[in-house]
Amino acid sequence: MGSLVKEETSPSLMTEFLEKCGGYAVVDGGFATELERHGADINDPLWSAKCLITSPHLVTKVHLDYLESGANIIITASYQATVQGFVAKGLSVGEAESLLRRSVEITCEAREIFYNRCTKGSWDFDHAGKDSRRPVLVAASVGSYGAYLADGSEYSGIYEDSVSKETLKDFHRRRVQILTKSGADLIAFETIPNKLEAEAYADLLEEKDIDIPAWFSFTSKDGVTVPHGESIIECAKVADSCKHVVAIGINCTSPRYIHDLIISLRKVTRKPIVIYPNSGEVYDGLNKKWIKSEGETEEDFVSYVSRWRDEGASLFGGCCRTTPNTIRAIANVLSCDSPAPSKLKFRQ
Ligand SMILES: C[S+](C)CC[C@H](N)C(=O)O
Ligand SMILES: N[C@@H](CCS)C(=O)O
Ligand SMILES: [Zn+2]
Repeated sequence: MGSLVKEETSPSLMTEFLEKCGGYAVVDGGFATELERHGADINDPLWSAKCLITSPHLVTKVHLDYLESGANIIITASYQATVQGFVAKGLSVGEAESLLRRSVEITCEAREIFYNRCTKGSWDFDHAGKDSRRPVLVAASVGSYGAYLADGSEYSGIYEDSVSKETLKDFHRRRVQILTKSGADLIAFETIPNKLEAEAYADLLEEKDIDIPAWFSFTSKDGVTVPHGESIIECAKVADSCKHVVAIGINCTSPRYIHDLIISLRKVTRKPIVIYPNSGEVYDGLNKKWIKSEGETEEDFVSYVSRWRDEGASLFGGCCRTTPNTIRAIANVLSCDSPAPSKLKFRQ
């Protein structure tokens, strides 16, 4: 373990949560693509956030489907929900801010519905009480500035060359302030394609009116760097140095790169590692379509999970084009094959 690895003084929200879950946790799967599979038209600059306006019932349904499949962490539909994006659609700033809050409320409501379904009439629940319920966290999604650009820029990160860190902080600040006070358990900064945006998020998390744990999850197209070109190691160091960051990981990346990325992350952090790859297909950002590649099948994807766990990851789910079936299969792998506590790779 390198000298950059810091000792944490107290257990974080995530290490405590992982302990409650038995050492690992299941994250949900692709959200936008699941809305699409159920018939939503998300060919829109707001992408999945469009459904917060047009079909909130479908947002609830997808959350419930992932909970029924075994998810311990459900991620809100706010990936591409920004004040700027909603205002561009003709909404007022107040309406835009309400929709951001609503994205979290819907997710918390889904958790309550799920708990009520599980416990209704259950003798066990009456005797064991709330502690016997499956632990579930609500993570408020924040997509990158590239997501707002709505052209697949989160897979290039190239805008780093034309925007400053201060511009990125100004862009994200209001949304993060709102999500901080929304009732979410943490923020999931997702699909981060460059180091500058990670630095902007880390700075925001130090601001006095932003007080919430977060995970930073990067994307990669080669298993070594983020799309803009910085090494995953450099990016992970930014996340590791931020005391509010409770997990570091990789999402919306082909499963074939995950092994090498976990090895790199483990060189610079002992924080929990979160892994939620996509199906291995490639996104055409101009036409908003997924192109079939020689990607992994769902079965191959799931067969990697216990190896990734042995390499040091502890939270597993799926990103774009994965489904509740993927998540059910991951939950099954982990429940059949749980690690001895001594093998847990994160600092308690
Ligand atoms: C993670 S990508 C598939 C999200 C969608 C993209 N920002 C777009 O609007 O096309
Ligand atoms: N949480 C988002 C990530 C997109 S890359 C989703 O699943 O739609
Ligand atoms: Zn994705």
